[in-house]
Amino acid sequence: MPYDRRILLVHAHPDDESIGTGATMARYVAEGARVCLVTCTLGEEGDVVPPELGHLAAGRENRLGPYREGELAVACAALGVDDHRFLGGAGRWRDSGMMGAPSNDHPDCFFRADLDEAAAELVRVVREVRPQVIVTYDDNGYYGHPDHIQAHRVAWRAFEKASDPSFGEGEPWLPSRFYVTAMPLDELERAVGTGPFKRVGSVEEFGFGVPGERVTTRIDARAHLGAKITALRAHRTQLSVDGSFFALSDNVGQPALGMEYYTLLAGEPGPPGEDGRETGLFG
Ligand SMILES: CC(=O)N[C@H]1[C@@H](O[C@@H]2[C@H](O)[C@H](O)[C@@H](O)[C@H](O)[C@H]2O)O[C@H](CO)[C@@H](O)[C@@H]1O
Ligand SMILES: [Zn+2]
Repeated sequence: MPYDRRILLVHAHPDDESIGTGATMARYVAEGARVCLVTCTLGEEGDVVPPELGHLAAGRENRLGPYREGELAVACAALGVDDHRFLGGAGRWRDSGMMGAPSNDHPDCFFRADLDEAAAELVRVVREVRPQVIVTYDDNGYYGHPDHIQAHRVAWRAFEKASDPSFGEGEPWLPSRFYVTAMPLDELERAVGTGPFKRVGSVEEFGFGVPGERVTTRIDARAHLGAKITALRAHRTQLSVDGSFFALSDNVGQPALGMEYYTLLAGEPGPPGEDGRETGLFG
């Protein structure tokens, strides 16, 4: 069945899709859109939260990547997403680790990927799926992780080049909108000092968030928060869930929200909702 509305999301590691866009993805699947997820690495360098799985870590058995591939499949099922690919095929580019880690020097790490080589792999997906909308992180990678920064660079390059017949293979396609994920600081402020995990004392301690005026789009996917939380639970090597809060291996509590926020970087915005922000990714 041809899909009228098609969206492509580009994420760095297994877990990012659920953390940043899980409710949005579940909503658009439920509304009959085609939702395609591209994940750029297998997350091989991640911490491992459950002690009984610690043996999987990079510095021990180095089997975390395939294990997280399985977690991602369960998370996608919870969101209703049945179109998932790893950029260039599973394991093509390796998790780079946090900024400054020795793993940033691994020859196969995503942060060292050749930009046009990686973008050509993504253009191949863009020209197959023909999405009106592409979603990824901002140029800071949302919180400064090298793989997130590289995902932005590769996705933006693919957005620029997918309509260029002299670049890559396949029939050119021009996506109409490019969004980056965003968290308004005023929304995040509400989570300061709350929840069942380690509590931050100020919004700056979260290490992400942007001024509200930079946020153009609010997606109300509260009806799909349950699916998002189920998807988050699938990523148990990376995070813990308690009620509507989750925590990564640093145990800092973050709210799992049904409202998800974006900034439109390219394309025409749709009509504003009650808060002055557009209410949909397709206009
Ligand atoms: C959400 C996200 O992008 N997670 C990444 C991140 O994980 C962090 C990393 O292990 C860090 O050392 C911890 O302190 C922090 O709590 C983790 O969230 O980086 C990993 C390595 O690149 C990556 O696998 C994980 O998906
Ligand atoms: Zn990530």
